[in-house]
Amino acid sequence: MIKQQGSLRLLVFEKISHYYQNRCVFDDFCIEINEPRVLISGPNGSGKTTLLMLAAGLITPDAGKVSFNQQSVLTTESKKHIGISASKVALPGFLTVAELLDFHQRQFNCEPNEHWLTQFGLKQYWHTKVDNLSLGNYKKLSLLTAVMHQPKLLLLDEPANGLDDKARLALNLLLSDYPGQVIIASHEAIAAEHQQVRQIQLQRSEPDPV
Ligand SMILES: Nc1ncnc2c1ncn2[C@@H]1O[C@H](COP(=O)(O)OP(=O)(O)OP(=O)(O)O)[C@@H](O)[C@H]1O
Repeated sequence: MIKQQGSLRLLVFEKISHYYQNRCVFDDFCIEINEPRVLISGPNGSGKTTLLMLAAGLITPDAGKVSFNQQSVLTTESKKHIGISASKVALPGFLTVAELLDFHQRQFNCEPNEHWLTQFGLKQYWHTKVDNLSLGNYKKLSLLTAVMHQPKLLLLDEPANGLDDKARLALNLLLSDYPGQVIIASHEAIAAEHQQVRQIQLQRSEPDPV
C-alpha cells in the first residue's frame, strides 16, 4: 500500500501549448493529475520528456499555465516541492559525488539518505567526478538528487534506463514506499506493477520536420 502525504497533490496543465521552433509538441493541452502514481507512455517524440520538464518548471510553455497545488511551477516556492531526474537535466560534471550531494543538501536543507546511498552503491564513488561516472552510476546519482529532499512531486524520465538488476530492484522498492506523488515517463511498464497507477498515453501531434 502506498503511504501518502496528507497534503493536497494536484498537478494541472491548463491550455498548454509548446513549440520547439516550428514543431508543435502540445497544443491547448489540458490535464489534471492527482493520483499518487502515474505512468506517461507514448512513442518516441510524443512529448513525454517535455511534459516532465514543463511540470518541473524547467521550461516555460509558449501558452497556458502549469501549476502544482494551485501554485505556478515556475515559482521558487513550487520548485522546493518538485524533484526531477531526466537525462536532459544534466548534473554538474565538474563536482565530485560528495560535493554535489553536499550542495544539494545545503540547497534543500536535507540529508542524503544513507539507505539509498548504500542500495545504489554510490559511497565507493564519493570522490569521483560526476563526469567520470559510468552511465548507470550517473543515473543512480540523478535519482538520488531528485529524491533526496523528499519532494511532494517526483518526476522520473526513463528511471530504469542503464540500471543493473540490483539497482532496478532498489528503485522499485524506493517507488513503492515513496510518500509523495510520482510521475514516470517510460516505455517500460515498471510503475504499472504497482497499485493505483494511472496510465496516460501521449500521441505524436505531428511528424518531425525533415
Ligand atoms: N530542445 C529541442 N529543440 C528542438 N526540438 C526538440 C527539443 N526537445 C525536444 N524536441 C522535439 O520535441 C518532440 C518531443 O520530444 P520529447 O523529448 O519530449 O519526446 P519523448 O516522448 O520524450 O521522446 P523519447 O521517447 O524519444 O524520449 C520531438 O519531436 C523532439 O524532436
